[in-house]
Parts: sequence; structure tokens; C-alpha cells
Amino acid sequence: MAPTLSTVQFADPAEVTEFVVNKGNGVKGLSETGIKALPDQYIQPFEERLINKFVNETDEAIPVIDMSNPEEDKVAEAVCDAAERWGFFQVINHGVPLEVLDNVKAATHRFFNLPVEEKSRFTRENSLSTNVRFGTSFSPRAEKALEWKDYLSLFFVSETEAEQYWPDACKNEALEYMNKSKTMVRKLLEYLGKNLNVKELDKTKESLFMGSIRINLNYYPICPNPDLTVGVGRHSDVSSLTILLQDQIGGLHVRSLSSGNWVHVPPVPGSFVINIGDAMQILSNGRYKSVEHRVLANGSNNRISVPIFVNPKPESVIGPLPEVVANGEEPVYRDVVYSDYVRYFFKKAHDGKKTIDFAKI
Ligand SMILES: COc1cc(/C=C/C(=O)SCCNC(=O)CCNC(=O)[C@H](O)C(C)(C)COP(=O)(O)OP(=O)(O)OC[C@H]2O[C@@H](n3cnc4c(N)ncnc43)[C@H](O)[C@@H]2OP(=O)(O)O)ccc1O
Ligand SMILES: O=C(O)CCC(=O)C(=O)O
Ligand SMILES: [Fe+2]
Repeated sequence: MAPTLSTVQFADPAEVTEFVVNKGNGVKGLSETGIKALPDQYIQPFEERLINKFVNETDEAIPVIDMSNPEEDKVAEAVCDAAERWGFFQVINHGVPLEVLDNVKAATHRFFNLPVEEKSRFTRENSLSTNVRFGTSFSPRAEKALEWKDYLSLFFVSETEAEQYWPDACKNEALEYMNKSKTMVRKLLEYLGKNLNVKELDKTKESLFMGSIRINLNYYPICPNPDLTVGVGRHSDVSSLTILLQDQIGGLHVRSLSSGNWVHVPPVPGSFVINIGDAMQILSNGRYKSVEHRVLANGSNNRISVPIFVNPKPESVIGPLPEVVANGEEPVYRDVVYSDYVRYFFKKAHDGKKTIDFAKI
């Protein structure tokens, strides 16, 4: 059973960290104690809070693209245009059965509703596989201010490995979600590749664009002072492409490339939010943009989201594609080993678009 106010008292911030991070209660456990004020270590610097005046003053919106007829040129054009001008878009009629989406959302709630002793089997310290990690915030040991989010991160190696190590509460649903999304992912990558003069997604391109998959189940519990903190701080993803399933609560904001405004991504039932990640920005020599985004904390509702990060293989060397620089275009990025890039991302706190400097020439 979740601890309650009568059983949990925090004398100082270190006790909160012990309870949330080290004991594996997460911010969900903290929220469920009935805590009335945000603990100090969650208070973000003023400039990192999503203050209302920067939001919703604009009628800008990320494109919503209908994929009912995926072979039509206008679908490919809309995807490539959005990847260049927004780095973000939503897709509807994408062919992934709605039941699969409902099932993975239900499985996410089922996992986070497990008792702490069960979830703690998957913390960094306890997990039997480095490919399965239950955690909180982003990089708690590196962060000056923590983020109001718990997560389960599942790196796919094989069905057998997943069967053995992924939590029973969600493994079948997460695998089905991943498998049933593959056709859509391939199609999106074909559109993006063709526009870069990549003729086909052969084995080499496949391992660069979609050589590894990570699924995260994110849980953002009700927060006592949502204006003082964030669910997720400003960052860009390090993937090639991210496919995000969000529930009906909302809170994801994207930085508009044209105005610099923070633009809300409204939940559209049955849709996916798709975004370009740093790996794709590097491979396309900056043509496609991985854009800063962040998530608000919420004072009245719990929220979940389930991103699939489609990535190069960890051992892939990524740099501007030969097809892109063949015409004499100057490369903006150097070649980097993808796992070095990801390790660099994970070892620091979220810092907006700074990760990509690691690969800049
Ligand atoms: C969590 O909140 C997030 C997450 C995100 C994620 C955005 C993405 O775009 S995720 C896609 C990343 N790409 C991949 O995972 C594919 C390639 N993977 C790899 O190359 C490797 O698996 C590796 C990630 C480099 C890890 O390799 P290795 O060094 O063998 O493994 P570890 O020793 O386990 O990890 C080293 C170090 O990395 C950090 N870390 C690892 N996994 C995670 C994870 N799932 N979540 C958070 N941090 C992770 C961690 O610091 C590890 O050091 P420890 O000392 O703590 O073990 C976007 C926004 C978010 O808020
Ligand atoms: O929860 C969301 O809407 C976005 C989460 C996110 O940006 C991430 O996990 O990388
Ligand atoms: Fe993200």
C-alpha cells in the first residue's frame, strides 16, 4: 500500500531524496503521501519554469498529418516539411490499431500502480538487466533541480531478453506497441530518407535510422506546486525519430523554430506525436531539426506518456550522410559513435539543445 502522511514525515530535503530516489518510491510515492508543498530540490530556477505568458499567446500549432493514404506524395511532403520547419508533428490514421495504444496505456498504469517493492526490482541498483531501468527525474545525480517524473526505460535487445527481464505488468503490451508501430516508423523514415536522396532503406541505412529501439513509460503524478517545477525540462531527444503516445491530460510544449514561443501539443485521441531527434539532425546535416521540448507538471491530474525512441545502433558511427554532402554542402557535424553521444546526453542534466554541440565541427 502507498505510504500516507501519517506514516511518512520528511524532516529535511535529504530524507525526500532518500525516499524518492534511493528507496524507489518515485515522485508518485511522494505525491501519494499527500505532501502539500513542493520539496526544495524540485524548485526549478525561475527561467526554467513554463510561465504562462510565454504560452498560448500564439495560435501557432504543430502540423497534424493524416496518413490514411501513405503512398500519396502530399503525405511525404507534409512529413518532410514538418521535419524541416517544426521538427515535430502529429499523425492520425497511422494504421496502428487503437486497441494497441489503449493496452499500452493501461499497462503503464498497471506498472506504476505496483507496490514499491515490485517496482524497485527494476531500479539501477536492483535490475537484473542494464536494459531495464525504473527511475525518477532524468539524471538525479547530475541535476541541481529534480524533475517531477518517474519512468521505466526498456531497451529492446530481443524478444527472448524482453520476455526474461521486462516487468510482467507491461512487457507484452510494450512489445506489441513496438512491433505494431514498425510499419509506420519505416514509412516515415522512407519519406525522410528519400527527401535526402537516400534511395532505399537498405540494411546499412536501416541500422543508422532504426537500428535500436528504446521504449519509456513515463508517469507524471499530481504535483503540489506545478508552477515551480517541470515534468521534463528543456531537451531535445537523442534518437533519430521519437514516436510519442500521450494520454488526454496535455502538458507537452515545443519550442517554435520560427517565433521561439512555447507551443502546446494538444492531445488528439488516437494520434502519435512524432519528433526528429539529434541523430537525424546530424545525419541530415541540419536539414531536419531536433527541437527543444518540455513538459509541465500538473496540479490536478496524473499524466502518462509512452515514447518509442527509434535510434541508430549503439555502435553506429553517425555523421552527415554522403547523399546529403555529395553536392558539396559543408558538413556541420563530425562523425561520432552513437553510444558515446548517448552517454554524454545521459550524464548531464537536461540543457536544451546543448547536447548536439558534442558533434558540431
Ligand atoms: C529518462 O528521461 C528521459 C529520457 C529521454 C531519452 C531520450 C532519448 O532519445 S533515449 C534514446 C537513447 N538511445 C539509446 O538508448 C540507444 C543507444 N543506447 C546505447 O548506446 C546504450 O544503451 C547507452 C544508453 C549508451 C548505455 O550504455 P552502457 O554504458 O552500456 O550502459 P549503462 O552503464 O547502463 O549507462 C551509462 C549511463 O547512461 C545513463 N543511462 C543509461 N540508461 C539510461 C536510461 N534509460 N535513462 C536514463 N539514464 C540512463 C546513466 O547515467 C548511466 O550511468 P549510471 O551510472 O547511472 O548507470 C529524454 C528525456 C527524458 O527526461
Ligand atoms: O511526456 C511527454 O509528453 C514527452 C516526454 C519526453 O519528451 C521524453 O520522454 O523524451
Ligand atoms: Fe523528449
